[in-house]
Amino acid sequence: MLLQNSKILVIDDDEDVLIALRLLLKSKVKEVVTNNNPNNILNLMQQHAFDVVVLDMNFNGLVNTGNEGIFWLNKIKKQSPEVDVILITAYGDIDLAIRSLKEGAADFLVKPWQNEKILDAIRERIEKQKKQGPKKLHLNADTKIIGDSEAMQDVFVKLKKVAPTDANILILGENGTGKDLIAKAIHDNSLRKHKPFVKVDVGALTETLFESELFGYKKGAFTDAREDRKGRFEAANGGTLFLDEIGNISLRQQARLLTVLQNRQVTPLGANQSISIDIRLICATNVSIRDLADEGRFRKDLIYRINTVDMTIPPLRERGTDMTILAHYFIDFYAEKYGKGNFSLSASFIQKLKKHHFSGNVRELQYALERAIIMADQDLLEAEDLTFSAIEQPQVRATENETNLDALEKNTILNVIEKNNGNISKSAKELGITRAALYRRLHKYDL
Ligand SMILES: Nc1ncnc2c1ncn2[C@@H]1O[C@H](COP(=O)(O)OP(=O)(O)OP(=O)(O)O)[C@@H](O)[C@H]1O
Repeated sequence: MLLQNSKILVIDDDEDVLIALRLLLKSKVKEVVTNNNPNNILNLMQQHAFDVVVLDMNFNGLVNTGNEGIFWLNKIKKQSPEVDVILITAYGDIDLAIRSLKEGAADFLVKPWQNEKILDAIRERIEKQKKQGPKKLHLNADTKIIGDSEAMQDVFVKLKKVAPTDANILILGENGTGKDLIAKAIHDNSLRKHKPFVKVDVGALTETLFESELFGYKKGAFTDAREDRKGRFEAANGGTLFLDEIGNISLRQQARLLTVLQNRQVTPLGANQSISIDIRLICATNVSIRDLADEGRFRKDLIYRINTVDMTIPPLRERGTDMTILAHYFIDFYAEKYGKGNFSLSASFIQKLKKHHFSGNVRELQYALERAIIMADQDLLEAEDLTFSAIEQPQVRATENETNLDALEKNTILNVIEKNNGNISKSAKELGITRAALYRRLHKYDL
């Protein structure tokens, strides 16, 4: 990242300092926000995804020990460890400087500063961040897997360990948690990375398609077989075969798969010779390992074969601040894709994001933000810009305090909003109520 693409927050209780720094930085960086109250830091950080915070050490002139600066420094680093904090103080004190650096400050400047010095300090941090890359797993190729949470860091550690081995991997996790991304990342970081990565959604294949798709066929093997066709096992030879939705295949399909995996050979339909195959197998499913262990549903011997190592991808709700980081990532991504400017998030927008259940996990978040960017008329995203797809919502049943009529109304509203791509005005019109009445109902039903 370059200085002109960076976002900077300046916090100082001296309005003159804020004005001076705003004037200095305005033309040099992408966004500069100034504020005189440190209590606003954490909220502002959630709204803007700053790269650097320039923070005063002493507020209100009450205590000059620098403790307050260090207190806020710790809060910032706890919420967003990747953000660099540059501390400034009017009371140059080498002990304090050393202490703040030990506590995680990136740099330390003494007031009155020279403009060039503060610019150099910020530039240096931005360049360092660029070298370290964005907040994502550092992997080969262009796989971007965002995740700072402990739960995702555990996934990344495991991924780096297993990727270079040839072990068969079973990836578990709810819909939309990123299983596909992880499978691709394992391949991209394996010794097979220059060979094919072939994905098959086996859960969607009928009994007849299952065999022809996976094992291939010879011309004339069945009525529609007008020419020879390679199966996906053969196409993945030397590389990785990724079987998605493995938990949904029938017992018969499981038996066929097991034979191939045991013999490491496939016989295309209509062929009389088998072909040796050398693949690394990755499977994924949203069925829990407990349900998979039910022998009426899934063969134990097949589980053992596909599951040398299993990895569970946590749902979004267990990833703490990852949600905000992902939100900023998707907002920047779609703003660029749709040629829009920079967006900031209002407190109500963030609150609505945080309150939502996200049963569709990262995919649901991604689609909701893409919709918000497409529909937004202004740079500040407000709660009403955020609408959730009815597809991801569990069908609403009347709760204890709710009548069936309430549940019916709630479902109707969700369906109409979805149909109108989140457009509140159109939805209100279709429902035959005013915009304000629709907002009242959205609020009432916590939508
Ligand atoms: N950590 C992440 N960082 C960035 N993007 C992500 C992350 N996790 C998921 N995504 C994005 O969310 C979407 C859904 O991810 P993906 O298809 O990998 O999920 P999945 O678990 O395989 O879903 P399903 O269970 O429906 O097959 C994709 O567009 C993916 O790029």
